[in-house]
Amino acid sequence: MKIDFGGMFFHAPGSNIPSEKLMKDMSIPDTYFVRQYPYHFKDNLRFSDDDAVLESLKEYKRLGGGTVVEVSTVGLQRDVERCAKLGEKSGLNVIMGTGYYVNSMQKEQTRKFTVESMQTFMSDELLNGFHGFEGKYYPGIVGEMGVTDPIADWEVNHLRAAGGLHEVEGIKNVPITIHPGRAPESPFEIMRILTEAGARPERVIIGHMDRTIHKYDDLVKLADEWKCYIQYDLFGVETSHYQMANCFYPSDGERLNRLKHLMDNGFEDKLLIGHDIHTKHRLEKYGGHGYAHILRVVKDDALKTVGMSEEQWNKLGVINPQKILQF
Ligand SMILES: CCC(=O)NCCS(=O)(=O)O
Repeated sequence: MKIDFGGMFFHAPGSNIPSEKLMKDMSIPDTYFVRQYPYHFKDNLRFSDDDAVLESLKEYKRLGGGTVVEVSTVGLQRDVERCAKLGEKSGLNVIMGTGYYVNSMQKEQTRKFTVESMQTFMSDELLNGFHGFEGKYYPGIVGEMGVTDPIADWEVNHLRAAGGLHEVEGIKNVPITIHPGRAPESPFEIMRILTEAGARPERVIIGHMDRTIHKYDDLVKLADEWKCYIQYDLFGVETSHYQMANCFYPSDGERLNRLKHLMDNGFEDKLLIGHDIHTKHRLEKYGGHGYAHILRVVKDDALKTVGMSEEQWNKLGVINPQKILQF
């Protein structure tokens, strides 16, 4: 598999990525570098191989999967019709989101949107259907709302717009899912901004917890202080090196340890898990874990190694998603 060495996509703080010349000179297969530095290769970020996606979705369905939540928002080239077609072909429910991704991925025009205009855009899509698909396809979640560190002024505004949706008739309980900044303080800052704007904290999901809060006491503090959902959604990414910040990705085993710690502290009803599949290298065709990895591998470890009960596992995979996704 030859990878386009077309240069950096994301600014990767602190990654000591070898030079492209050095990579080309090495006889090491591309897959090694893609696994360690997935955001360094534009081809890996062109999530356009629908055959590979469909193959993976069908495997997820075969192993018992029922629903996929697809949270590409404005700034992430969301494609409503493509997702609808993949849902039809795979036999899976697909829930898509309305909202806005991180500041750095937005057009200059979008960065000029006001709180009011962004709230109107999202409430209009939720109540009337996706723009361009009115009456046909409707969002089932707000987000992922993208936030960076330090938080951009425009991101504060889009969070305020999202929080205000919980005061709009008909969507007062819509779930709001967050892509937080990578600092441990980010989820706490986001919850303050959202709730000050009217959000119901128990209807908020803090995603990507895998790479955000690593101290067990801080995990419990977030869950206890804010009663939000905590989501480990990077299962299957098993590299310690994390290209986007100076911290380690936890292994799947450590993700389970953190989930079990939160369960042992009384938060088993507020936990969610997933795969966040947004690069080619996460798909089986390209050597990745795919959409079925949690069902295929992680479930056994959760029950046999970490000691979750079947009831606790069922909450992670069925009950908790059902509760947060119904509104
Ligand atoms: C594009 C999807 C996304 O933002 N995923 C999160 C990646 S990371 O911030 O957890 O590295």
